[in-house]
Amino acid sequence: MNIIRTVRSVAFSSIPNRTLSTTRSLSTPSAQYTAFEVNDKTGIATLTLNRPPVNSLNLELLTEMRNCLKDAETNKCKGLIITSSSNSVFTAGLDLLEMYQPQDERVKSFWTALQSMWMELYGSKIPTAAAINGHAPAGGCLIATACEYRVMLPNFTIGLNETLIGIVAPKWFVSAFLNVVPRRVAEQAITQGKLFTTAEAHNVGLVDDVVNTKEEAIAKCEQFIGSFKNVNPYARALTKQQFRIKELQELEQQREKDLQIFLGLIMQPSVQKAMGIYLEGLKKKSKKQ
Ligand SMILES: CCCCC/C=C\C/C=C\CCC/C=C/C(=O)SCCNC(=O)CCNC(=O)[C@H](O)C(C)(C)COP(=O)(O)OP(=O)(O)OC[C@H]1O[C@@H](n2cnc3c(N)ncnc32)[C@H](O)[C@@H]1OP(=O)(O)O
Repeated sequence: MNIIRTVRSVAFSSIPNRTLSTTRSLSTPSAQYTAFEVNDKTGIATLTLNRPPVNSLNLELLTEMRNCLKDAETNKCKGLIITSSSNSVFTAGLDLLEMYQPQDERVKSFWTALQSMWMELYGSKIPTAAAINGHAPAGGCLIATACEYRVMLPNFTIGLNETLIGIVAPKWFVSAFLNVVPRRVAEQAITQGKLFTTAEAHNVGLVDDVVNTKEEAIAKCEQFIGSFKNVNPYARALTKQQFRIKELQELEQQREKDLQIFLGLIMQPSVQKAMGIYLEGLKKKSKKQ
C-alpha cells in the first residue's frame, strides 16, 4: 500500500499523545490552531480543531482548515475525520469578534476564507466524517453538515441558531442542513434558532449515531470511511459530486454577491447592536462560571 505522509500538524499539550504508533504528525510553524495527522495503516486523516477556549472560527483557523482539507485530498487519504481537542466544544461557530465592529479588509478575507473552506469540505472527493465531541452551534453545525457522516457525544447541542443572535443563516448553510433533515423540521428549527440536544439531533437525523466517548466516535467515523473500501474512489467521488454540485456551483458563481450580502447584513447598526448584546451575555455567563 502506498503509505500516506503526514502533511501538517502542530504539537499541543491539550491533546493526549496518541498510543497509535502508526499515526504520524509533523510540526509545521504555520499551523497554529489545528493538528493534522494521517494514520499510516488506514490512510485516514484526522483534523483536530484546537483554538481554545471554544474553537471559534476566525480567519486563521478557517485558512488552516482549508489547507488541511486540500492536503488530505492531494495526498489521496482514504478519508477525513474532523474533531476537537476540547472536551466540551466541537466549535462555537464563527468567531463573533470577526464580525463585531470589524475591520473592512479583514472581515472580507474572513468571509472569503469561510466560503473557501466550506466548498473544499462540502465538495471533498474523499469520505468525510465529523466526530462531534462537544457543542456545535451555527458554524459548528455547518462544518458537521458538510461532512457525509456525523457521530455525536451525549448532552451537547447542535443547530443553526443564527436568528437568536439577530443574524441570518445564509442559503448555503441552510441547503447543507436540508441534506440531512426533513424540510419542515429544518424550516421550523432554523427560523426558531433551535439548538438540538444530542438526543433530539439523533431523532431528527441531524446526527447519524450517538456514542459515549471521543474514542468511540473516532472509531465510528473510521468504520464509516472503511465502508467504502470496496468502492472505486473515482466512481464514489463523481457520484458524491452529483449530489453536491448544485450548491457548490451556486456559491462559486455568487461568491462576490454572497460576500456583499454578508457585509451589508452584518454592518447594519441593528445587527451590530444585537451582536454586541449577545457577546456581552456570553462574557457575563463565562465570568459567572
Ligand atoms: C436576506 C438574505 C440574507 C442572507 C444571509 C447572508 C449573510 C448573513 C450574515 C451573517 C451570517 C453569519 C453566520 C454566523 C454563523 C455563526 O457561527 S455565529 C456564532 C454562533 N455561535 C454561538 O452562538 C455560540 C456561542 N457560544 C456559546 O454558546 C458557548 O460559548 C458554548 C459554545 C456553548 C461553550 O460554552 P462554554 O464552554 O461555557 O464557554 P463560554 O460560553 O464560557 O465561552 C468562553 C469564551 O469564549 C467566548 N465565545 C464563545 N463563543 C464565541 C464565538 N462564537 N465567538 C467569539 N467568542 C466566543 C465567550 O465570550 C467567552 O469569552 P471570555 O472568556 O468571556 O472572554
